[in-house]
Amino acid sequence: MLKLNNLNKSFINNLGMTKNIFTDLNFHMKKGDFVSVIGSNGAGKSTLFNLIMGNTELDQGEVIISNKNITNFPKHKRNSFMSKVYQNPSFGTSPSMTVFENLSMADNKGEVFGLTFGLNKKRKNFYKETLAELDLGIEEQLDTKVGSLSGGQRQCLALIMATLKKPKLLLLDEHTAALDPKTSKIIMNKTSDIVKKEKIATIMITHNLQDAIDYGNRLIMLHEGNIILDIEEEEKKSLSVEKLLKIFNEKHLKLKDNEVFIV
Ligand SMILES: Nc1ncnc2c1ncn2[C@@H]1O[C@H](COP(=O)(O)OP(=O)(O)OP(=O)(O)O)[C@@H](O)[C@H]1O
Repeated sequence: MLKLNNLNKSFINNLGMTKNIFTDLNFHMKKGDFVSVIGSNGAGKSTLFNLIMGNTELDQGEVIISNKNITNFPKHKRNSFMSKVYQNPSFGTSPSMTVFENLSMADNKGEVFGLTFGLNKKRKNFYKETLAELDLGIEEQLDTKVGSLSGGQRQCLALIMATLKKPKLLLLDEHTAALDPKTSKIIMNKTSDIVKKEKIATIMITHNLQDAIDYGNRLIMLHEGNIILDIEEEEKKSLSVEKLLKIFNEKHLKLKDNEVFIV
């Protein structure tokens, strides 16, 4: 479904020196795969998302989605078949618009619409039912401006909006990191339900090792631009946080004394 072939990317740092982030990185995933990505700070996780989304230009390599080579597609063209949910609940929704307007906008993604931006009255009941499942009371606030919702409510809305049009690829960038544990769990469970039901290929960056183990069918660990661990299905289910940290250390990585693996 997604194939990243021989990705190469380097940046010039502020001292004018070249820093290689990825050297011939290969990564393939199937439709419906839900992959958790963990790794220390600076491992290249955000850069990976930026390369997939077209925010950052590749030096070399190919990005293939559903057998289509999108390597040279501009960002706006990629947006029609991939969505991202950000760590910051302020991204991904429009605060000055109501919940209903935001959902209608997401429903109209990729379509031409007029001045009323196609307020989707027929879908109002569907929106209400979908929001009610979250049990956060957003279904009663369809006419409320999104800017006055809580961070958790906004993030739930961002997730629903990102998946409303069933993207081919869903990118979750620490999307529960800014939330309290209860709301985080609600969003993680909802994420898992949507991904399973709609069979959306999903990559989730997280620093929460327990979430990385509990959710999804595959887990990869990125370190200094390399995939140093790739665990699936049954093997993944048998993991624990302790085991994961042990595996990380057993890889004999050249960690400096003061470098800590961020959980
Ligand atoms: N635009 C850029 N210009 C120069 N260097 C960059 C740029 N973007 C990223 N980098 C460098 O690339 C490396 C990987 O960064 P990246 O943000 O992808 O790591 P990360 O795994 O997402 O880290 P974190 O967990 O801290 O978010 C870092 O050394 C970073 O400084």
